[in-house]
Amino acid sequence: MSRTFLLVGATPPPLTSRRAWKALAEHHRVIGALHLRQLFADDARRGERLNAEAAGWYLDYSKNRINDETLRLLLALGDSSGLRERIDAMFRGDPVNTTEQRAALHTALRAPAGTQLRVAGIDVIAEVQTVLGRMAAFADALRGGQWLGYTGKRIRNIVNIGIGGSDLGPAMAYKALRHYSQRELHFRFVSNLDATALVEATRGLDAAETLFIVCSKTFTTLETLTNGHAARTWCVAQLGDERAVARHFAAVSTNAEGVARFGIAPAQMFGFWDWVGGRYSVDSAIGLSLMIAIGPEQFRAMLAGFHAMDTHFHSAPFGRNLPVLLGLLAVWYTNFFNAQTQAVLPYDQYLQRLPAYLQQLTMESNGKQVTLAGMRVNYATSPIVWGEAGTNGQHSFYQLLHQGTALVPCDFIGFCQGLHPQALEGSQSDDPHNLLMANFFAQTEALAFGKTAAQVRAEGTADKLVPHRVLEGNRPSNTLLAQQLTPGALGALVALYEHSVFTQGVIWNIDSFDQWGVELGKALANQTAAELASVHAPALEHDSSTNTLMRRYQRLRQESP
Ligand SMILES: O=P(O)(O)OC[C@H]1O[C@H](O)[C@H](O)[C@@H](O)[C@@H]1O
Repeated sequence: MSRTFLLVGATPPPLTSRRAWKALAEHHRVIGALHLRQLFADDARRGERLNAEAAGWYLDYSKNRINDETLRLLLALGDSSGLRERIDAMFRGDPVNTTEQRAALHTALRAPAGTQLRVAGIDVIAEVQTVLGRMAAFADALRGGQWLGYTGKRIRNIVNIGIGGSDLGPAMAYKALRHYSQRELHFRFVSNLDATALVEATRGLDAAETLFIVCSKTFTTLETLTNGHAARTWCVAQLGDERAVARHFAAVSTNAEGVARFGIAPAQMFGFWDWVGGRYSVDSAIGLSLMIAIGPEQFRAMLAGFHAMDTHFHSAPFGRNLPVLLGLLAVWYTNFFNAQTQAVLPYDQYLQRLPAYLQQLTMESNGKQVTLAGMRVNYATSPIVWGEAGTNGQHSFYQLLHQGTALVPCDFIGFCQGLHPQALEGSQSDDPHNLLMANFFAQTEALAFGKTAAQVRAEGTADKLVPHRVLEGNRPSNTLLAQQLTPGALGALVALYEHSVFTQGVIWNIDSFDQWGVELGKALANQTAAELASVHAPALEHDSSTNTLMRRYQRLRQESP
């Protein structure tokens, strides 16, 4: 496939008319009728065969409703989509984001110093390393107590203000790596436009000890600018001097002018580039608060984990390529089993925000309805991603996973070593991690194999209760296992999902790097905000529902509750 072919976003033959697609549809009729019990019974070594390993992560994909033929056909589908060429194009810095004519070069953010990569004549890696160096100096100064607030006090509180990719990445990764963080520093994350978020995050804080990091790629985002200005006012009111802003605010953005207009000096601005998508930005300067928490060395260890997975994705044969396998399996369930959702179930409390993070990564990337060439797709695209840290989910929604009517493919994510061998210091109980992981393994087994009516009866269950206690099984899952939750393991895990999402987007022939769908709501909100702020009741020209709701709102907000 020629480069021009890719740049103009021309497409391979329509997805559903390709040989591999048709063969998969045909094959689904056979495999869809088989039970995982059967697939395991037919191949005693299935669990030993259907796995792959990279960058410290072991993927067991044997509990999926596939056989060797399924894999062969899915890989053929990948080939027929030009997957290899598209991966190369992304790593090379081609404008794979065709609707915005931009590269998607997040892989450059974690490439080792000295790597050669020029885009439009610019040494991209050198620029990345320069910013990393500035971030490290700033982080070290804060961690070491050399960076002082306006009144000479040490900074003890860091408040990250940002939304979407400028919040979810740092907030998720900070929580994930809290074990490695400097505990004398306190971190808070403010994203929501609701004033409650900032009010609660700053409650009880001494402005003299507080640093705000305003994160926004565009520096035009309503939520972030509103919260940023409110924080600025709060800070100046407490410290009594506009000049305090210089010691209490930093910014992360691609928009130097916007940052300057806000009143943050270039010395406290950390830049990145338009080729970093918001949802792919946690390893850019957007991760500044994370770097302050865990230190530059651990941050670099996280980048090394990202890079290890990048290298694997770029070079490993597709049949052993973790992101490709995960991506192809997502396509298999979405398009051939009509699964509409996918659950992500990390068995680690520190990964509690991972499902929310993956929602943006997956759904903002692949929630698209037209192909690169602008044609309406005639197949389903992104699954709805949801989930919760184990074992909490087991006591709420797992009932549906086991016995509901929807097929929900699940990703189970776990670690061989917990970070807390004792629940509390001095406690004599067994390693609590074993109990957690016993549940982890038990759930994937129960989902796959279930419990037959004969087994239920053999337990002495009354006949009329038997149907209620049967678990059909045949519910697919992936198991992702690493030794321990380290910065490197987190980086590799995030990169795994980034590239799985890209793989899916390539198969669906959509632009995984734009997000036009969020624009209309923003534009309407601006118009509506002007109407709500108007003292005279303006003539409302929305639909009759919106008009009525707004009038009711206007009336009730003036009456005392
Ligand atoms: O970083 P910002 O420019 O403030 O953007 C924050 C977020 O808002 C937008 O609406 C996009 O949907 C997100 O992809 C982005 O991460």
